[in-house]
Amino acid sequence: MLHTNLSRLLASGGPKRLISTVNKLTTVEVNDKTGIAILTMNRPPVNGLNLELLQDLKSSIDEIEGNKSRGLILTSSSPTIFSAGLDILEMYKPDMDRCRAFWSQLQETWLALYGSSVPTAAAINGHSPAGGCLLATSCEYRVMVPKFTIGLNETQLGMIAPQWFMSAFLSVLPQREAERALNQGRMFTTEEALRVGLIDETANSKEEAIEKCAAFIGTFAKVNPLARSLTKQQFRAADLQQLKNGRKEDLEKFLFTVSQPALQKGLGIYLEGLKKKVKKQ
Ligand SMILES: CCCCC/C=C\C/C=C\CC/C=C/CC(=O)SCCNC(=O)CCNC(=O)[C@H](O)C(C)(C)COP(=O)(O)OP(=O)(O)OC[C@H]1O[C@@H](n2cnc3c(N)ncnc32)[C@H](O)[C@@H]1OP(=O)(O)O
Repeated sequence: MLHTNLSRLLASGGPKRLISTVNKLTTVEVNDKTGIAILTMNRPPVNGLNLELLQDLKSSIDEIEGNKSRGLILTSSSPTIFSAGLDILEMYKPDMDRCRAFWSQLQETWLALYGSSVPTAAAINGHSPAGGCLLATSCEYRVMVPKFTIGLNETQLGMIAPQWFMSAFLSVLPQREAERALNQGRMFTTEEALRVGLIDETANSKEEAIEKCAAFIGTFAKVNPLARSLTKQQFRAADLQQLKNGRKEDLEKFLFTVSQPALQKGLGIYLEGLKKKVKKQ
């Protein structure tokens, strides 16, 4: 049971080597024995995906691709939030040049994660709405800790998830389930997500989630790495190509959407609601 041993070693806190200290908002730790890299998002308070976090994620993914890691586990340093999705402040009253760079970087980072040649898994140790769910569904396996929520809630914000958000969601859920959830902007509890297949397993802690992700990655230990990665890429090629072909158009649609006064009004109200919630507690 090679993969069980791998996951035990990783979870035991065994020999770990911090190989990246360059990025401010992400860290990469590669376990020397297992060769599995843990990529941690660290942008308090909620890992809102702003331009800089997206840049750091992309550079960490590149680093993991380049250092011949056996797999990538994506997780968060927050005890309650995996990622709150896109940083709404990047879209609310935006500077249009920065907004352009932000969306282009989101596209770039998604292409790198969804198209990654190494096995990928998400240890979802907190809430994971919208862009957070996009990251999780772009991985090949998901393990989630109880009492959190995950889903694509864009319609609740008066927004439309782009086609490639849907592609990642559809790589996990059947069309009927995915369509209903997106139309509703539904957030699933951990238990509901397991029931519909949005996540693969639950775990009682972040450590256990990482252990289960490592066990998943360990299932490839005896599979030819090139055959595995080319097979994965064939499955994902059409989704990746669709965005690559339509990147410019997708960017223009996004910029048009965020410049609509009705959308700006809605985002303002949504942000206000988030802040009021803080004051009530
Ligand atoms: C056919 C044509 C098709 C065209 C398509 C083309 C383009 C499409 C256009 C647009 C697509 C846009 C896609 C968007 C995807 C997204 O990801 S949008 C973001 C969605 N995220 C959310 O809705 C999450 C909101 N947050 C929460 O629900 C909660 O914060 C939480 C994550 C559950 C955590 O709760 P908790 O109680 O722990 O924390 P607080 O709520 O107190 O938050 C702390 C602090 O953080 C701020 N904050 C939270 N989330 C965000 C965020 N996403 N962005 C920015 N800021 C956020 C919150 O306001 C608090 O701030 P403070 O009061 O200043 O401390």
